[in-house]
Amino acid sequence: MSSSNTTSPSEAGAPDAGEVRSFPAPVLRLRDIGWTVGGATIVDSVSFDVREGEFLAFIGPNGAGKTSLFNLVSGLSPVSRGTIELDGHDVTAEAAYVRARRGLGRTFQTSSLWPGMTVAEHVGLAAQAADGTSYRIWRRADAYPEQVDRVLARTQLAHRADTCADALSHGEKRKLELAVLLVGEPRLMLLDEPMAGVSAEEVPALTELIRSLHKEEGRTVLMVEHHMDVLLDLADRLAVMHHGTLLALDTPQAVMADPTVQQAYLGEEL
Ligand SMILES: Nc1ncnc2c1ncn2[C@@H]1O[C@H](COP(=O)(O)OP(=O)(O)OP(=O)(O)O)[C@@H](O)[C@H]1O
Repeated sequence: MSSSNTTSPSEAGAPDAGEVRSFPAPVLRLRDIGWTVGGATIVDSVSFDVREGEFLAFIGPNGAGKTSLFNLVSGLSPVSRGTIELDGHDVTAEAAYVRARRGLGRTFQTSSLWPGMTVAEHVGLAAQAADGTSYRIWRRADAYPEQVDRVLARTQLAHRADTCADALSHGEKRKLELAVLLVGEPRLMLLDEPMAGVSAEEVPALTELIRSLHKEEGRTVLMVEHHMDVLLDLADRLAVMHHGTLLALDTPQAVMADPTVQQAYLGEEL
């Protein structure tokens, strides 16, 4: 990933006074992003940069526009205005699959698994799709055993390789969605509520997996999540969405102390 450009310290964060630091170019840059559908503005004038290796978490009340923003960034919905850059390339008009080839991967809030397909078959199919040979009918989805083994070991699902998705626990289903995502080796991962539906006992293991994908493998992560304890544990910065706008974007501690943010939740526990 290119890191030849630099972002000024005042833009990028809060280094100590007088400290000379260079920052990598933003992996992702949003400028004045908006999405209007059926006359309703769902996402309104959102701008921010994400640096390589950063973990940026999104919170906000239901319907605030978090998933819609992820749809715009990943290319599932076209923006109504504004620009999106990935690694310095303007991808605003690019389709989702082109952004995926540039290293952007995402998971969805609701399960995207096939109930009757095994864990290994899911990953094999993802490997086939990532290989770009899915149109070759002689190249079978079980033709990627090493890739499947590697990804299943990485997501602690090797012992469930032959289990159908509908027999998995919620936590295992979320891990399988991450496994499918990891086949494409995304450098920028958009995770939409990866803890949704997961039992309290399974949250710590899933949290550790996401932490290692970020910390050990250096992937940049954007994550929507309602589990505040998980976010405070993982996030470098916290973004608050409210009525489609970016209400706050700062360190988790600063955001939690922000009276405007407190008011937006109107007494809801953050
Ligand atoms: N395709 C669409 N057409 C019209 N309205 C939409 C569409 N997609 C989303 N919306 C509306 O946009 C608003 C924001 O939805 P979105 O799913 O982005 O919110 P969210 O912050 O992710 O909420 P949650 O935390 O509940 O998942 C909601 O009022 C939703 O009904």
